[in-house]
Amino acid sequence: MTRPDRRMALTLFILEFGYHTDAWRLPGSRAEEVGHLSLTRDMVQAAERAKIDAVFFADSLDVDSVRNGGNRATGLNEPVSSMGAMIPVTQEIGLMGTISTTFTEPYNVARQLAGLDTLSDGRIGWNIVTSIMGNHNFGMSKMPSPDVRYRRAAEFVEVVKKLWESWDGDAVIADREAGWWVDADKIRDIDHVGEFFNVQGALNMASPPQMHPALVQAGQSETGVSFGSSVADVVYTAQPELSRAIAFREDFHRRAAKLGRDPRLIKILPGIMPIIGETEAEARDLAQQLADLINPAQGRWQVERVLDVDTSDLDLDDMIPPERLVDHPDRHERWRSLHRPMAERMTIRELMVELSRAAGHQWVVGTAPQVADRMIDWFESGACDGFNLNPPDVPVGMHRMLDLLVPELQERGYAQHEYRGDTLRERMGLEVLRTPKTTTVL
Ligand SMILES: Cc1cc2nc3c(=O)[nH]c(=O)nc-3n(C[C@H](O)[C@H](O)[C@H](O)COP(=O)(O)O)c2cc1C
Repeated sequence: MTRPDRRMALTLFILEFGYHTDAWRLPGSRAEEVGHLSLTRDMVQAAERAKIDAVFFADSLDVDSVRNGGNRATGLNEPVSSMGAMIPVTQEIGLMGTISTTFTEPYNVARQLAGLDTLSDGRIGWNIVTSIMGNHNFGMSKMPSPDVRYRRAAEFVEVVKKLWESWDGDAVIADREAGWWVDADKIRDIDHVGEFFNVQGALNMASPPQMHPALVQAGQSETGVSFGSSVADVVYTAQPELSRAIAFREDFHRRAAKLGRDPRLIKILPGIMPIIGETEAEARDLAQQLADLINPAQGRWQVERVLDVDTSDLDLDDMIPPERLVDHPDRHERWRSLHRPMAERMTIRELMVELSRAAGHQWVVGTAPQVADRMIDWFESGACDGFNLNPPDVPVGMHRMLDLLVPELQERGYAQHEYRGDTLRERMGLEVLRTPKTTTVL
């Protein structure tokens, strides 16, 4: 068998409830521990044993899901504290966390990420989001428009990068004899004056080990992808179909190349939720078992929320009348390209199961070799550089992914057996901004 000449980048989405809606209702779930060290640590350590490149902590800044009828909360793994807690209990795995540019200030964020990157010896990534909700928790009567949010995000990242660069790499001299710990000539103010931020700088911390912690982004709209292609080292994306995933990656590469960036150093990682069984029949049974756990009120709520329609007068086996699926300029790209087309061919009950499985991401039911075949097909077709692995349920579904699927990919030469390199950027094959301490072969 010929070995592939490049390997997949793999990250694990830390979804402690499980990705499948209501998977937490399984008798063996660890729903009581969500957000607690015991569970987060077990998940991240399991990912490190499987040599996953990084774990990913998402975030939201509101409790709207619960307030509007959802049966559980989101945002229970606050990313900065979660990454911090994982540093001493892991050695090599990357730690990626979400921070919103809409509700924070660049000076604070530059410090938090520089601190984490320093404490972890260069293992940190930042998922840059502009948030779609949360305004009422930050003194704003409504959310800024997507255009304003992304303009602020672009300037935000520019300021943060300047702050990370405001200390030269050799500014700390610790010269005991002369009595200087730091060489002040190697620290510069940034004097940033812009549309959203005025920041004098410099940062009050040394430049982080990676200089820039890895930058992650998941915009799907024209504005979002345009921003992402200018900054992202790692790109998350919801791609349920192969041809669209190929087109997305080609378009992203074209945009990045136009900006003078090397697309080979950018990792585009669509999400995938594999429901894995020892046999195909067992996998199908597990998928059905998870579908049966969906709380019908919650499932309907999810359909109504994602599609933004009222279905209260409809039976679960009805289709949503097309005239209710009205497009308007505030619709998200995903609504237009993924969710509405789904609603045009599925009943409410089928939509409930579909959205519980993946909310726009790819899902696959099968044995580990079957799931690996699908992933390799996508990878070899140019649809992606790897995947963000969504565990259907925790802990069993997650362990099947890490302990059955990942070894299958390793055996076929598509997943790494060992970490190589000193920082997340080196280990993952991203742009390296400082001279590496050791040579990395990826
Ligand atoms: C895998 C993945 C993870 C995401 N994580 C977050 C998150 O943690 N917090 C958040 O506010 N948005 C998150 N998003 C949403 C994106 O940042 C983005 O807003 C969304 O894809 C819509 O694109 P747009 O902003 O260009 O309209 C995520 C998206 C994807 C695909």
